[in-house]
Amino acid sequence: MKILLTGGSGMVGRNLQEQLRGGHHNLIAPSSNELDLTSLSTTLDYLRTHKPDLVVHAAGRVGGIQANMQEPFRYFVENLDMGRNIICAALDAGVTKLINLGSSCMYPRDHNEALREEQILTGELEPTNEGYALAKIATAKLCEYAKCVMQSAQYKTIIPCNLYGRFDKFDPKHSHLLPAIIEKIHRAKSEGIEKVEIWGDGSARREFMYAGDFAHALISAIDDFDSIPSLMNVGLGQDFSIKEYYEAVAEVLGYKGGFIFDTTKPVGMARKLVNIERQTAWGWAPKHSLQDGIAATYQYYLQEYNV
Ligand SMILES: NC(=O)C1=CN([C@@H]2O[C@H](COP(=O)(O)OP(=O)(O)OC[C@H]3O[C@@H](n4cnc5c(N)ncnc54)[C@H](OP(=O)(O)O)[C@@H]3O)[C@@H](O)[C@H]2O)C=CC1
Ligand SMILES: C[C@H]1O[C@H](OP(=O)(O)OP(=O)(O)OC[C@H]2O[C@@H](n3cnc4c(=O)[nH]c(N)nc43)[C@H](O)[C@@H]2O)[C@@H](O)[C@@H](O)C1=O
Repeated sequence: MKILLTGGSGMVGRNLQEQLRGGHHNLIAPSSNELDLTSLSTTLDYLRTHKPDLVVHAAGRVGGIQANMQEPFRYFVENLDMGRNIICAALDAGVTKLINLGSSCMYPRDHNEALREEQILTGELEPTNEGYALAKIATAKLCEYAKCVMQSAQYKTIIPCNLYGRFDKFDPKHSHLLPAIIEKIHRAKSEGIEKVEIWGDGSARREFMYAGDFAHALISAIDDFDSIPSLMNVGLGQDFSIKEYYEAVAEVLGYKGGFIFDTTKPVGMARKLVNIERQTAWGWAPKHSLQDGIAATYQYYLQEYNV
C-alpha cells in the first residue's frame, strides 16, 4: 500500500517511520520544504501526482502550554489550514483512506472523569490551547463530513493523549511537560542546582504515552484500517500528577535535589484523561512503563544534544 505520511520529520512521524522501515508499505514522507501543507494548491498538486492509497496526517504546529498561550492565532490558523488542505486534496485525488491525528486538547475543560469521544464540543475549551483545539476539532469534523463529498471516503480520527519520547522537542520555548522536566533535571544534576522549579502547585494531572508505543498503535491501525472506529482515543487508561512526573524523571536520572513550586506559571487543564474503552475493544494496549519511556527518551536527549 502506498502511504503518504505528513509530519514525517516530527516526533510521531520519526517514530512511525522507524517502525515502518523495511516493511511491505511504500512510504512517502515529504518535509514541509517539499510539501507545505498550508498551501492548498501545493497540496492539491502533490496528491494528484502521488495518489497515495492511505494518508496519515501527523503534521501540525505543535507545542506545549507556553507556546500555545503565546501564539493562539498561529496555532489556530496553521493547524486549520493543514487539516483542511490535506483533507480537500485527499478527496480531490480520490484517496479513500485517511488517518487524522487529533489531540486530547479537543475535549472540554473541567472534567474529572475519563473523557469519551462523544464529549467533543459539549463544553468550554481550555483557554491555554483553545486555538489549537478549535483547529483539531474542525479537522476531525471535516473527516466526518468527507463521505458526504465522496461516498467511499473513510477518513478516521485518532485522538492521542499527551505524547513524549525520542525525537521530541526539548527547547523550553516549545516543549511539553516531560521533555521540559528531562532538560531541567539534567541541567540541575550537571550544574549542582539544589532545587528544580515546577510550574503550578504540581497537582494538575496529565496522561503521557511513550511515542514509540503510539507509533505501534498507528501501525496496527494502518495494517487493519477497517477495524478502527471513525473516532478513537488512544491512551494509557491512567494519569499522574505533574509532581509525580518530576519525581519519576528525578528517579530515572538519579537526581537527589528537591523542588520549588512557581504558582505564577500556567497550569492549563486540571486533568485530561481519555477514556480507552474503544481502544480496548479494538484490542491494543501500550507496552512501555513510564520509567522505561523516560530512560529511552533521556538516552535520545543525551545523544541528540551531545550533553
Ligand atoms: N506531542 C504531543 O504531545 C501530541 C501530539 N499530537 C498530534 O500528533 C501530531 C504529531 O505531533 P508531534 O510529532 O509531536 O509534532 P512535531 O512538532 O514533532 O512535528 C510536527 C511535524 O509537522 C510538520 N509541519 C509543520 N508545519 C508544516 C507545514 N506547514 N507543512 C508540512 N508539514 C509541516 C513538521 O515538519 P518540519 O519539521 O519540516 O517543519 C513536523 O514534521 C500532531 O498532529 C499533533 O497535534 C496529539 C497529542 C499529543
Ligand atoms: C499535548 C496536548 O496538550 C498540550 O497542553 P498541556 O498538556 O497543558 O501542555 P504541556 O505538556 O506543556 O503540560 C503542561 C502542564 O505541565 C505543567 N508543567 C510543570 N512544569 C512545566 C514545565 O517546565 N514545562 C511545561 N511545558 N509544563 C510544565 C504545566 O503547569 C501544565 O499543567 C497542548 O499544548 C497541546 O500540545 C496538546 O495537544
